[in-house]
This record gives sequence, C-alpha cells and structure tokens, in this order.
Amino acid sequence: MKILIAGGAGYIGSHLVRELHKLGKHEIIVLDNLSTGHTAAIPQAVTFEQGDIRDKQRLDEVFAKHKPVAVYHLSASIEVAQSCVDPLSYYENNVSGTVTLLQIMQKYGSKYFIFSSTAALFGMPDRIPIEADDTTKPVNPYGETKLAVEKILHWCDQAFGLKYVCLRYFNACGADEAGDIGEDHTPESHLIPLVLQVPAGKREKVFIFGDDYDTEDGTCVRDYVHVTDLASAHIQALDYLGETNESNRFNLGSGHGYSVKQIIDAARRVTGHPIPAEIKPRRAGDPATLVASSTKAEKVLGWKRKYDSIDKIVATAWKFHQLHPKGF
Ligand SMILES: NC(=O)c1ccc[n+]([C@@H]2O[C@H](COP(=O)([O-])OP(=O)(O)OC[C@H]3O[C@@H](n4cnc5c(N)ncnc54)[C@H](O)[C@@H]3O)[C@@H](O)[C@H]2O)c1
Ligand SMILES: O=c1ccn([C@@H]2O[C@H](COP(=O)(O)OP(=O)(O)O[C@H]3O[C@H](CO)[C@H](O)[C@H](O)[C@H]3O)[C@@H](O)[C@H]2O)c(=O)[nH]1
Repeated sequence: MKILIAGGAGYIGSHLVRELHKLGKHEIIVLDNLSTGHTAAIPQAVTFEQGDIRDKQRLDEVFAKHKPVAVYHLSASIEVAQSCVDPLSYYENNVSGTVTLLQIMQKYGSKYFIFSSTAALFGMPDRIPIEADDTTKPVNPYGETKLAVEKILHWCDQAFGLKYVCLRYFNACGADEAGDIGEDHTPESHLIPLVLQVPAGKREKVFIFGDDYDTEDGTCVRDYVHVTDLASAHIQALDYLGETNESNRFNLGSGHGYSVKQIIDAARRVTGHPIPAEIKPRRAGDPATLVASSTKAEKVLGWKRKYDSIDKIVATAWKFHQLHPKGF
C-alpha cells in the first residue's frame, strides 16, 4: 500500500517511519515542512517531499505523483502552553491545515486516515484512568483543535466514506532503542528532554510548574508512553482499517501515572546526576492528572506495550541525548 506520513520527520513520525520501513510491507512517502522535523531522522531510502499541509497546490502535486491510499497525519503545532498564547496559529495549522489535507485526500480518493489526537481532549477528566469513550472537554486551544478535527472526521466518514482512526496519545516519550533517533525540539518544552538537559550540562536545573495541584505530591501527573509503542499502535490501526473498514478512536497510554517529581527522580536514578529542581508557578492550560486506560486499544487493535518501566523509558531518551549532544 502507498502510505503518506504527514509530519514523518518529527519526533513521533520518525519513529513510525522507522518501524514501517523495517516492516517493509508498504511504500512510504514522508511529507513535512521541516518546521520542527529533521530529514536526518528518516531513513535515506524513504521518499521525502518537503511541503506544508496548508499549501493546497503543493499537496495536489504530491498526491498526483504518489496517490497514497492511506495517510498518517502527525503534522501539527503541539505545545499546550503556546496554544494558550497564540490560539489562532494553532487553529490555522491544526484545523485549517487538516481540512486542506482532507480536501486533497477526497479529491484523490485516499481511503484511510490515521490521526494524531491527544489526551488534551479530556480537559479535567471525570475519572482516572480515562476510557477512550469518556467525555471530551478540552481546557486549552491545542486540545480544542484536535477535538475539532475528530468531529470533522466523523462528518467526512458520513459524507464520503473516509475511514479513520483517532489515536489519542498521552505523553509521548523515550527514543528508539538504538539511540539514533529521538526527541529534538528547539526550543524544547517537554518534561523528560528538559530534565535530561541538566545531566547533559545544557541547563543548571529544571523547573517544576506548580506543586499545589490536587495530586499526591502536588505536581502534575501524566501518563508517559514510549514512542516505539506508539508506532506499533499506528501500524495496528492501519491493519484494523483494512480488516474492518470501520472508523474508531483509541487512547494510548502506559497504564501508569507519574508526577513531575517522580519523573525527575527517575532521571536522577538513570543518569546518576542530582538534577536540581525549582518550583515555579503553574503553567497555563495544565490539567492536574491525565492517565489513560488503553483497554480498548489492547482489545480491539491487539496493542501490546513493550515498555512498562519509567526508568527504562527514560534510559532510552538518555541514550539518544548522549549519542546526539547537539541534536540531529
Ligand atoms: N509529543 C506528544 O507527547 C504528543 C502527545 C499527543 C499528541 N501528539 C501529536 O502527535 C503529533 C506529532 O507530535 P510530535 O511530538 O512528533 O511533534 P513534532 O513537532 O516533533 O512533529 C510534528 C512534525 O510535523 C511537521 N509539521 C508541522 N506543521 C506542519 C505543516 N503545516 N505542514 C507540514 N508539516 C508540518 C513538523 O515539521 C514536524 O516534523 C502531533 O500531531 C501532536 O499534536 C503529540
Ligand atoms: O520544564 C517543565 C516542563 C513541563 N513540566 C510539567 O510536566 C508535565 C508534562 O508537560 P509536557 O510539556 O512534557 O507535556 P504536556 O502534558 O503539556 O503535553 C504533551 O502531552 C499532551 C497529551 O497529554 C499533548 O498532546 C502535547 O502535544 C504534548 O506536548 C506538565 O504538567 C508540565 O507542567 C514541568 O513541570 N516543567
């Protein structure tokens, strides 16, 4: 099958590209505007098309050339706090851009769409762990843009039979075990890579955004799921669409919640560095606790995680940082 991976040069996308490439079953085309992605993160044998999902003419060229049957859509603006400061750019990239991509898919008759959705859909959840069919009520513009796309997809299925899977990732983390690809954002906003910048000698300490949340130690609790496990769920989601021709949505988490303080402790154990930490005020848009139930993905997709230990997950990220002290 010909598969287009929009955002395939990014952190999660490059891990998906690597796993699909290893599988050797499909023809892969990566489309990316390289705003945050890296060509060095994708194998040389994979076709790369530079382009922006908001650029209809460029998408038309790429789809006319490759005619992909399936599209993985990971290209988005991804920072919760930034989305609270600049919501319109989030709507422009994540909603308008996705609409343009879907219009081109409709024009060329692409059948399957696998969408990178998020835990941020659930806002302040009614219960923990969060089931895939629980109420969605985002508390930040980033989550709103992802929910808007999930709703758009429902109507695309009704209107012209586009079959889709929404994968709501919780906090993606870690790196491919070989250590040659990993998370490299500039500036970095995610907790684990920021914490690892301390033992890497790039910053003196890490900031903890709020210790007055209603959690055991007062810091936010998140569900950190390994990026290679996310990649395997994507591959199973495409198999699922091929087998059932039915749209669906799944939560993807690790089954555990860790507080910011617990993550810093894990990084201290893995790196042997004391990693000083300082409490700062809360960051805009942060819910206290987000932990997934991935039962639906396990039952329906047959998804099995390879990584269950937070220390092992942090160790894979640390290996990437040690092998790539300057990033890609
Ligand atoms: N990182 C997480 O913890 C997390 C959690 C839940 C959901 N997600 C979602 O997963 C997806 C991938 O996230 P990531 O962490 O790999 O981010 P990333 O920034 O590393 O990857 C995004 C990729 O998309 C590209 N891109 C962005 N806008 C584009 C556009 N308009 N046209 C073409 N390419 C564009 C970037 O260059 C980059 O390569 C995003 O949709 C994000 O919202 C991420
Ligand atoms: O220097 C830091 C960075 C983060 N945090 C805290 O650590 C937690 C995790 O923050 P991240 O920025 O690593 O991740 P988010 O939970 O904000 O968001 C990530 O996961 C979400 C899903 O849960 C989204 O999809 C989003 O794209 C992705 O960035 C938050 O409580 C945050 O306040 C700190 O205390 N200090």
